[in-house]
Amino acid sequence: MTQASYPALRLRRTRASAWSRAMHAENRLTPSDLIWPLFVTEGQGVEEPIKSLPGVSRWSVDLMVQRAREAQAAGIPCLALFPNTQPERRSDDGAEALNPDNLMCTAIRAIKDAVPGIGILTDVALDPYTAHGQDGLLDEAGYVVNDATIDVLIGQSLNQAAAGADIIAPSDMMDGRVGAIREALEEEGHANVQIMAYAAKYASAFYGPFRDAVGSGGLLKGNKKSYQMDPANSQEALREVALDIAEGADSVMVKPGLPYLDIIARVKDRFEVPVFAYQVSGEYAMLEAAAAVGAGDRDALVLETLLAFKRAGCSGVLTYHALHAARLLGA
Ligand SMILES: NCC(=O)CCC(=O)O
Ligand SMILES: [Mg+2]
Repeated sequence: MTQASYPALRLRRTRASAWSRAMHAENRLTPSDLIWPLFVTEGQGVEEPIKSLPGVSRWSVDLMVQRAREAQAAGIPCLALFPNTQPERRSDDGAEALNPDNLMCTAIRAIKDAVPGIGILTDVALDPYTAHGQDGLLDEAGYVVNDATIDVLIGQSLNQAAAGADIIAPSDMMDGRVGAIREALEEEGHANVQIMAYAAKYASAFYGPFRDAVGSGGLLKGNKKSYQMDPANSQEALREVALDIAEGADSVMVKPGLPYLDIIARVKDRFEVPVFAYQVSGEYAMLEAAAAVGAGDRDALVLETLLAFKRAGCSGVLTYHALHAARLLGA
């Protein structure tokens, strides 16, 4: 097909009015694209602001239920929960992850009870529960051991599913954990519990505020490069995604978000599965810092970055801006 050329073809023609721009928009962001990560803490009526994440707080379970109601009213389909486990409940083996009355399970039950129509995604990894802040069990040399960690992750997943989790989201990056968790969920009667695999999770410098939020930042020695991916790699991300799909993941995640849009686009191009992005804490903090010094309009920055994920091929985005963005979109 030969294209007309200027002046018959003027691409500015369809951009000339708001109605026409709306009609020609190729991608759209809606509240149903947003998953809201929330941090749960112990106590009653407790709100703890997180310094490195301005505008984000940890909430006790009773207040978390109110957040769930607000999310539902704004059209957000799903919450992602993370616990701030008290230091005295942390241990080298992360056993608190298996406690049916831990903070996560208590929050899941309370939200499911009060707001049954909202989805709950739960993080599976041991870093919020270990005394050393790593995502798995360590050997004497301090290496995160793969297979023994998976045994604990299976228990953690079943614990969360029994409490009412709808989507199990393993973020640990152990090899083979998706298949092992899927098999255990089937055996224990949780056939409809989904798995969203953190399939391509990079060893990123953008996770700092999250570690403050779950209380593992000060504990973590070293780094997570022996299990999370090298930011230099993209071919390897496709292999990670292929494996997680083969093992039974219902959807896959790329994390962080904005610096890895190329990975999202490649994954979506290659595989016929829903792809989600995690716009992580450091990205949130970066946007807030820019807005705070007047380097950009906050609302516009938020909506533009979230729309970029849709353009790259995402079904949805985990973002700390979820409630704000959903309200902007609904307004
Ligand atoms: N497993 C969840 C995360 O590591 C979140 C990271 C972030 O928001 O920085
Ligand atoms: Mg993997």
